[in-house]
Amino acid sequence: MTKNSGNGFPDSTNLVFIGGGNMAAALIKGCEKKEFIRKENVSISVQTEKSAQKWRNQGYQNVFTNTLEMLDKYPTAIYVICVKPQVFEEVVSSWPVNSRPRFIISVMAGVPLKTLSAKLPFVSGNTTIIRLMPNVASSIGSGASTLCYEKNEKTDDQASSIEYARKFAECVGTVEIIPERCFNAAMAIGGSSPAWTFMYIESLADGAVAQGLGRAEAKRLAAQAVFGAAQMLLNTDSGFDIETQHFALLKDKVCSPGGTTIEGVRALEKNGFRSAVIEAVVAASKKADDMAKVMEK
Ligand SMILES: NC(=O)C1=CN([C@@H]2O[C@H](COP(=O)(O)OP(=O)(O)OC[C@H]3O[C@@H](n4cnc5c(N)ncnc54)[C@H](OP(=O)(O)O)[C@@H]3O)[C@@H](O)[C@H]2O)C=CC1
Ligand SMILES: O=C(O)[C@@H]1CCC=N1
Repeated sequence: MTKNSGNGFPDSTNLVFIGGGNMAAALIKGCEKKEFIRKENVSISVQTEKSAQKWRNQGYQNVFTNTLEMLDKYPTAIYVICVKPQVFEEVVSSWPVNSRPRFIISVMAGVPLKTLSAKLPFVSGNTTIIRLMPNVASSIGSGASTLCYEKNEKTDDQASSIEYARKFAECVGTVEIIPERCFNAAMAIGGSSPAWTFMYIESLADGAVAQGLGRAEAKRLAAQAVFGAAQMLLNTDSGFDIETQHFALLKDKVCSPGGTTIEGVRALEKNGFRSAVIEAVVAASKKADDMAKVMEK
């Protein structure tokens, strides 16, 4: 049995993507770039012929606009659910009862493991279901993903499925394996926060543009400043240890006594900056909790 690129599964293992939008594209392209998977073992179902054609133009031949037809063809593949949560019910209705996927990865926000098991009664039981929350930066290999699963004593090879999913996620960035009870909070900072960070960077640029700096220079400077700050937190060359040290250590290095930055800190605090960010994280996490409740019905 030949095995490819250390993913622990035979070369011929088929990876079936239900939904072929942004997240599926990020995952497929990242995994292919790392030679974790090969084009010929990838199948994708989409809704529109336009999307199907887009995939075919990129050399993917196993592209379907009928999910049932695809799952019928690959009943024992690894399934990756990449549709919007609102479409999941529709997808379930086109899931053949004889499918026995090797395991299932779902990237849908707000759809808990117990809902996935309940809605897919014929595949659960001894099929491992994994939730993976990638983010938009996965498209350039800089994603921050979270993964959770439920221990299933009935499944002999669960460890190899989890290991596969971890390596799969690592093709597009980092991955944290966490308990599901923290998954929505992690989704807020891993999955959603890039949108807020783009808003923050845009606001930085706006502030400088308001004072006459050119838009292009302002955008580049703002993005690089945020990138550099994040690198300092993650790269030990900065002398900072993210495991043990407080972020304020670095913040304080920038704030000269009587200087400019501390005036900005004062303005941010006066306008509820930290509170606004904390509320955004809690709101996104709560929305996922609410979505989960609706899905249960
Ligand atoms: N966007 C993000 O940053 C993140 C998203 N997620 C999660 O990823 C999932 C997908 O999001 P994203 O990739 O952004 O969404 P997209 O809208 O980009 O992609 C959704 C895909 O689903 C396809 N689709 C719709 N209905 C069906 C159907 N009935 N059968 C098969 N395919 C169908 C669409 O087809 P067509 O192309 O033809 O319209 C499209 O390819 C969501 O559940 C979201 O919660 C997770 C983390 C981050
Ligand atoms: O907004 C959403 O629901 C998805 C999940 C995380 C990022 N985008």
